[in-house]
Amino acid sequence: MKKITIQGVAGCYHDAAAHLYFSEDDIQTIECETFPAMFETLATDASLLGIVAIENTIAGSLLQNHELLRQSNLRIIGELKLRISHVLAALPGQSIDDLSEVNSHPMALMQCEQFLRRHPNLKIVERLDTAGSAKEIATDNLEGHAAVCGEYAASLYGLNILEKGIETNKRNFTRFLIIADPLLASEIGPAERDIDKASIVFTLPHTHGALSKVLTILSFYDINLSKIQSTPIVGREWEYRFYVDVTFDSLVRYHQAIEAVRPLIKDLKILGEYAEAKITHA
Ligand SMILES: O=C(O)C(=O)C[C@]1(C(=O)O)C=C[C@@H](O)C=C1
Repeated sequence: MKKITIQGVAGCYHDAAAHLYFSEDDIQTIECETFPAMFETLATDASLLGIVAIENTIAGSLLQNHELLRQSNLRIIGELKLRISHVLAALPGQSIDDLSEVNSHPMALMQCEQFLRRHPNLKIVERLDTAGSAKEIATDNLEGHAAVCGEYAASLYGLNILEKGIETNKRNFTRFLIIADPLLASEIGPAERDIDKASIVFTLPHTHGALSKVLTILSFYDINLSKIQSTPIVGREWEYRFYVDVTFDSLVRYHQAIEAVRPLIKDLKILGEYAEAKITHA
């Protein structure tokens, strides 16, 4: 039985992602209230796996999770891309005109910004997760509240769906990373022949063209840059860390590229080498 830490309660998108990624396995989810709590839980037990949202196609990157991952000792062993479709759900018998407040995870609220702007009477109040908001409304019988959550969460907690597909754009996808302690990662992580993607993080000296030189070397080795995200380095104003995802056909060329850029970069950390998700789950 695999134990997977998730952020959120049953019916949240992390729960769905865990069951999809490990669809062939017998799994038990360990629910954590926040992302930092999830990383703390993972640090206490090396036999646990984790699944963590890293970016969304509407709301952008979860910057906090980039930093939590870098500061942890964990490795990425895989990824999952999931279509996210939100509903507005409330207690049975309530209509949209009865509502005064909407609750959800901040990322979910951001993904529904246009819908929420069309309903200015709804006070936006952030909660820990989407399904948790639905659960709270049901358990505490919160009239006047609606949750932004998945259709499954609404039915799980007995809420009525007032509107479906309220995300700003139908092309709403979240990418999740599957993370594990290094020892466990080496046991159950991808076989070398399946590795075609890596996530790395580094800093650069403040010199002319420093980033451009790194990118040129990656391109010379036929390494495709699939994502670049910078985050501020706390305490060193206007200096940044670069989180880079790369994809490649040859693991040997990737290793050569890493060795070639090493002298040009500082504080290099390889967050994980894994198989790119080839499909996006609906
Ligand atoms: O609240 C949830 O249901 C979550 O799983 C969190 C989360 C996120 O962290 O981005 C997961 C996927 C969606 O992008 C919306 C919310």
